[in-house]
Amino acid sequence: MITIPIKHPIARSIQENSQSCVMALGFFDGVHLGHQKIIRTAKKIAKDKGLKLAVMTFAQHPSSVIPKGPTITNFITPLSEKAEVFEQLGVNFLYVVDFTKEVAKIPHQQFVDQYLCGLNSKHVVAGFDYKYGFKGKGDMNQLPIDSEGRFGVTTVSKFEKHEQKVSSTLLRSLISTGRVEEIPTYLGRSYEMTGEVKGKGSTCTFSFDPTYYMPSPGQYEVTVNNSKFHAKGMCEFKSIHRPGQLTITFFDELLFKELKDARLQWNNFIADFEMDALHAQGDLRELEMSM
Ligand SMILES: Cc1cc2nc3c(=O)[nH]c(=O)nc-3n(C[C@H](O)[C@H](O)[C@H](O)COP(=O)(O)O)c2cc1C
Ligand SMILES: Nc1ncnc2c1ncn2[C@@H]1O[C@H](COP(=O)(O)OP(=O)(O)OP(=O)(O)O)[C@@H](O)[C@H]1O
Repeated sequence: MITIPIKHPIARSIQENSQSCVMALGFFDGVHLGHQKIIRTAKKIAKDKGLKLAVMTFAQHPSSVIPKGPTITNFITPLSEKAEVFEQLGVNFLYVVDFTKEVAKIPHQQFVDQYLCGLNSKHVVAGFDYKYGFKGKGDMNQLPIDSEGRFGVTTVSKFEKHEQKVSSTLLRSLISTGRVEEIPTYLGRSYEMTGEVKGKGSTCTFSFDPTYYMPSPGQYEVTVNNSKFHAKGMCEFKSIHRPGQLTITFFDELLFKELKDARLQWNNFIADFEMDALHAQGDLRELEMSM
């Protein structure tokens, strides 16, 4: 897979070197089962038409530029992680647009002309709720109009589990409330972070990209593995913590000193000592009040 960063205004050289493709559109944080439906749909169309498969995403979440709702600055899959999953799904080109205030102001027709037709899109695939262009005025009803017959459009219907849309928002709410054991139902895999393990014996430090989306404070059962290693342990995540660092206590003594390209898998939430402590204080205070 080739990753092509794009800054607005899009360089003519990037447009001239682009290959005919099927383009899948979205931010794709997590590349969850709903996202995978988009990319698999686009991949099948690319195969049928003998075209390359491309994904267009953004370097920053649109919410960090568009002043509405919560600002998302931490991710289930930071860009490098997202790119790995795209590669596994058979994506040939990954366009990463720097989502600035200027990009947010691009009118929907201009976005189609410069970023879709400009990058040789012969077919565009997005989900039922995809929005594009200034004020999100472009949607999947507008896209065929804006295409002016220059590319085909496929709108993917909503992918649901337990009667709700599988979404990055849903995944964030599960992670932030410690319900990590429910993640595989919607993500198709456990919530994982890539990083490096250092230490000897049973207690080690796991260092990782601090932009990963963190779970609620508490004690978790985790698994750490890489191509040659696999071990289970406990990890206590505290609300006051050093960004990008966790302490893991493995169930067995380990002989290695350092493990690169390690993957930390969040398996189960065990206990929330901070909240338990809070509850305990609360119970104590109630007891004192009642005396
Ligand atoms: C080039 C471009 C410009 C955009 N500009 C805006 C915008 O000005 N306001 C907006 O709400 N969404 C805009 N969007 C759509 C956002 O990417 C996002 O889909 C939208 O904010 C809805 O977010 P949601 O998926 O959380 O509903 C733009 C998208 C693109 C590709
Ligand atoms: N459950 C789903 N079913 C079908 N399409 C989806 C689903 N979730 C996202 N998509 C599509 O995938 C692409 C990526 O969308 P986006 O990155 O906004 O995902 P999201 O899960 O909706 O994120 P968020 O919850 O943060 O809004 C878009 O084309 C969107 O329409």
